[in-house]
This record gives sequence, structure tokens and C-alpha cells, in this order.
Amino acid sequence: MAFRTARNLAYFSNYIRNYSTNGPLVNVTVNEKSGFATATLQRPSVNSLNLELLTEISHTLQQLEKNKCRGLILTSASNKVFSAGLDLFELHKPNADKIKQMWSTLQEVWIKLYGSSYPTVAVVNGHAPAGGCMLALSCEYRVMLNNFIIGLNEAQIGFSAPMWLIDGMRNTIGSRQAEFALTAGTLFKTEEALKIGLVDEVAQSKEEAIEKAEKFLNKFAKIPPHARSMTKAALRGANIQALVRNKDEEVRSYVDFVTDSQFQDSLGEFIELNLKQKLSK
Ligand SMILES: CCCCCCCC/C=C\C/C=C/C(=O)SCCNC(=O)CCNC(=O)[C@H](O)C(C)(C)COP(=O)(O)OP(=O)(O)OC[C@H]1O[C@@H](n2cnc3c(N)ncnc32)[C@H](O)[C@@H]1OP(=O)(O)O
Repeated sequence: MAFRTARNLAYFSNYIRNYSTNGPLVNVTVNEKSGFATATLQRPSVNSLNLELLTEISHTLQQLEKNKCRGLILTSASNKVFSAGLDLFELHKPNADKIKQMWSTLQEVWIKLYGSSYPTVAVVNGHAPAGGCMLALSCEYRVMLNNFIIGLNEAQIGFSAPMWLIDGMRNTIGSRQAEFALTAGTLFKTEEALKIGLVDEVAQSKEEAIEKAEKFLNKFAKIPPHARSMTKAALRGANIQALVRNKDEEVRSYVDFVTDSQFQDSLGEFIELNLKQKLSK
């Protein structure tokens, strides 16, 4: 098993360092004592999820799985935004091929993170709307800093979250709360998110949040990793399999939906109303 010897650990750390130099959008470091990896999203300015960032997250998760990571903390380099969700400018008047790849990579990220064999924590150190909430939801535990927002606001933008994301929300906060939250596209303040169980703990600083995240990961120190991951797979597997079966069909519907003029009009309005940067006419 990886990390059993100092040599293995050193090898993995070097490997990750080398890897991180190749990935400017996701910085990965490994705590040599605990073996926990921290993946920091660093796409300026709001970690909006375009194809390049999604691809790098997907590769990172693949490498962590391959190297039998002991635990992952996912966080943001920004002190204001964890991730602003899908890059709305890339969804506007898009190239169909790029959109296809983008959606398919988003599905891969969900499958790899929601289904990872190692334990995962999101340190939500900034706003986390839509795809930002998706990243946090696919982790096993969420520690959030005060005075930010989190939630699935897709309904406000003019579409429904896909089934697998609805499953993730339902599995976290229960069906009743999920129905209220998703149909209204609610964005919750940190304290509200804590009350409904969308986040597990609140922290006052990033350092405190990292400490809480490590405490969560340390809970598994004495649990055999294969027993832990088999149990996680039993709990999450059906939702992942449902997406795997429907992956290509969903990509087709998504491309049709996003390239439709009605969606493009409502996206244009949303950008003009909500984002500082405007569309070039
Ligand atoms: C089966 C078929 C199904 C089809 C249906 C499709 C379903 C898709 C479903 C789910 C997956 C996920 C979807 C999404 O993620 S959609 C994206 C939704 N995101 C948002 O609504 C967030 C919008 N942004 C904000 O609310 C705020 O920007 C903020 C709270 C994140 C941060 O606020 P603040 O700190 O005040 O920063 P600014 O508003 O000033 O923004 C800074 C900077 O960043 C730009 N920006 C913000 N968000 C985005 C974004 N999502 N994409 C691209 N760019 C973004 C903003 O314009 C500013 O730019 P600048 O002026 O040039 O600095």
C-alpha cells in the first residue's frame, strides 16, 4: 500500500510536485506527515469551470486515485470564491464540440470525486454557487467559512440541475429540503447551509477550516481503507452507475439544450443582470 514507507511517501510527494508544476489551474500539495493531499483551485478570478479547469481537476483526481491518496482537501486559492460554477461566458454562443467535451468532463469529475475510494473534504473558503456547490457536494464533508453563499441556483438561470446532481443534493440534505432548495434555486448563506445540513461545520478562518478537515480525515486512520471504500461505493454506487449508463445521452441533451436560442437568450439576460463583466455585443 502507498505511504507505508517513507520512500513511498517521498516518491508520491515528488510525483505530485512534478505533476503540480504541469497543472497551473490546480495546485496539489501533500502533507508528508499525514499523507493528505490538498488540491487548490486557482483559475483567476473565480475558479469558473471551463474545459481547461475541469480537465485539470479530472486528471488530478485520477492521479490521486492511482497513487492511493489517504485523503483529499479541496479548496480555493481565492479568499472570496470557492468556485463560481460553470464558466457562463463559455456557455454563451458556444462551439458545440467544446460544449460537448465540457459537459462530458464535468460528468467525469463528478464520477471521480463522488466515487473516490479515499475520503474527501471541501474547505469552502468562498462563494459556491451551482457547479461550485457541485464540487463541494461531491466531497464527503464540507467545512465552510462565514459570510458566503452556497447552493444550486440552476432554476434561477433557466434550467434544471442534472439528475446526478439532484441525487447528490438529496443524499446530503434529504428529499424535502432538496425539493424546496432546487425548485427555487436557493443560494444559502453559510449559517443557513449549516442548519439544513448542506455544510457540516463552519470555520472562522481558512486555517481553522483546514484543521477541521484534517480532523475529519483522521477519523478514518484506524478503519481498513478497503472496508471504508467498499462501504462508500455501496452507498454512492447506484447514483454513479445511473450517470454512467446515461452519460452519452445526457451529453447530447445538454448540447441541444445549451445551443437552443431560448436558453441562449435567458443566459444572456442572466449575465447582463448578474455579472460585472458584460457580453460583447
Ligand atoms: C440533460 C440536459 C441538462 C441541461 C441543463 C444544464 C444544466 C447545468 C447544470 C448544472 C451544473 C452547473 C451549472 C453552473 O455552474 S451554471 C453557473 C452558475 N454560476 C453563477 O450563477 C454564479 C454567478 N456569479 C456570481 O454570483 C458572483 O460572481 C459570485 C457570487 C460567484 C462572486 O461575486 P463577487 O465576489 O462579487 O465577484 P463578481 O461578481 O464581481 O465576479 C468577479 C468576476 O468573475 C466573473 N464571473 C463570476 N461568475 C462567473 C461565471 N460563472 N462564469 C464566468 N465568469 C464569472 C465576473 O463576471 C467578474 O468578472 P470581471 O468583472 O472580469 O472580474
